[in-house]
Amino acid sequence: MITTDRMAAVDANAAALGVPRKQLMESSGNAVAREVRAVAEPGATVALVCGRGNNGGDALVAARFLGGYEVTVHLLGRPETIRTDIARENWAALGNAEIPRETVTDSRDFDLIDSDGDDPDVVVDAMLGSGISGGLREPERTAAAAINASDATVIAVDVPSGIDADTGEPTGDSADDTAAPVDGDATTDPVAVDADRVVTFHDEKPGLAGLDAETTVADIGIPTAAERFTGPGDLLGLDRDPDSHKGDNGEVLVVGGGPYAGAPTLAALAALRTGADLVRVACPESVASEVQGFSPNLIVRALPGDRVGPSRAERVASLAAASDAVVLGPGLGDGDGTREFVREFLTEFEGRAVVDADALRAVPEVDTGADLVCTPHQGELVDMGGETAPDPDERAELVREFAADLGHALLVKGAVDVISDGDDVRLNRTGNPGMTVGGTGDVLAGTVGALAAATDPFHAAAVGAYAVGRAGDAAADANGNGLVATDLPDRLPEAMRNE
Ligand SMILES: NC(=O)C1=CN([C@@H]2O[C@H](COP(=O)(O)OP(=O)(O)OC[C@H]3O[C@@H](n4cnc5c(N)ncnc54)[C@H](O)[C@@H]3O)[C@@H](O)[C@H]2O)[C@H](O)CC1
Ligand SMILES: [K+]
Repeated sequence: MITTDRMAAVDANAAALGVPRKQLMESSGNAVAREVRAVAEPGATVALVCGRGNNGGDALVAARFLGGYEVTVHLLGRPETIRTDIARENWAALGNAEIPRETVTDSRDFDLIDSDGDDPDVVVDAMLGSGISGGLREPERTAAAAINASDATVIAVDVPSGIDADTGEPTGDSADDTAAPVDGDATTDPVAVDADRVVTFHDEKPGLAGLDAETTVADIGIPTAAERFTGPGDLLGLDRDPDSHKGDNGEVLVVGGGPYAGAPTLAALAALRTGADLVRVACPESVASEVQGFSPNLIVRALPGDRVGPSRAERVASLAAASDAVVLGPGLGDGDGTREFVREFLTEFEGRAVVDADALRAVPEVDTGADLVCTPHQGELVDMGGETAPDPDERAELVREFAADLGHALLVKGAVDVISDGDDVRLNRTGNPGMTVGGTGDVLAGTVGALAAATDPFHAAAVGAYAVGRAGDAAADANGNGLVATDLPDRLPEAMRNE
């Protein structure tokens, strides 16, 4: 089962692996044509009703695979307004191949009936797929009414036009659709195409099972690696709302420092460069001015003493309550009561936190209502009670099982990072051996912290690993194995661009 957003991510990851969308469209169109062949003999009349996006493009390809059928392609709108290059190229190919095609610019001209006054045997609904927003507009609305009124067998491409593939519900809200029923009566205003069959791609969609239509899932050649490995597609959907205000895009609290001042600072700077609006650092007063001295962009909250001990749990809890995500551990050390502090804090905390470094060992020891991402390297994983293995697939399964046991997401760092929430697993291949230098883990924790303020912990961990590895690869291009952790934060914005 795959959601529309995840499908878009996987699609972009496939392109990055060298399988571009036009190639996928060719497979999609082929699969649609196979479905037509399954319901009608050669010689049958087939009307392909195409929108101007890639859903329409799939049917433009299908028309080429339907030699022996009486095919008519109806494009809803002017060819110049076809929205993607790949769909436009397939439209042009039909013209060159003299496959009958017509354009519908006025909904009143839309007609499925042939010159003998007959309905086609098959209608392919390729008006709108995963790119739909809101209820059907014209001319799609009139076309949907005509499709629903015809006697043809209706095959929907990907999802019936007008239906949300994630929910199975019509995309229009009932207010502007006057709650019209989805049926074959042309006199009612249609909210969606009423399909007999659906050919969807790559995997089941959550909203299709509840429809009264037979669904086929076509393998369109998206490699498993596009789902298994992080890629640029994982960066999609993180755009911020243009109307957002200060604080809407994440307030992060970094809790660390004591024996070290650099580690919490690196985490905090990385969180800012990942896009958090406000980053506070709660650290012992012994290092507070040093941390502040590194950057005026940081808000430093000094805690009495030179270590964060259990007596600070209450103060940190109140700072954490005002934050969207906490990064717990960088530079905290493992003595003088810090472990007790972590245990006390996590026992009460119910928000989101990234737990790193010395704070990790406490996680299996506490019963917490918090939603955590733990970021151990393999040694720390073993210290937490987890297991590792040389074979990446075996390691991935061990990480998944341990995440399920813990009830928290894990990001286990290595040459290939393994990320799991106990259910899904992702592997991350970005990064390089130059990143074994001290401090890169702090950068990762801060990055994941900022992302966890905006998206779910598993996704935050996967994107964080990908982006920091990419920033590290750019830093290695510039500095080779002489790269240092401070090279990374400023490279994060570029690393997070989805291209
Ligand atoms: N890996 C894959 O997922 C593949 C999917 N394919 C097919 O591509 C479509 C999605 O294509 P996309 O271009 O993103 O969107 P649509 O064709 O669904 O819509 C495009 C267009 O329609 C306009 N629009 C939006 N809402 C409405 C509305 N309510 N009424 C009228 N018009 C509307 C808007 O302008 C959009 O830009 C997917 O479903 C698959 O069929 C690939 O071919 C193969 C890989
Ligand atoms: K469709």
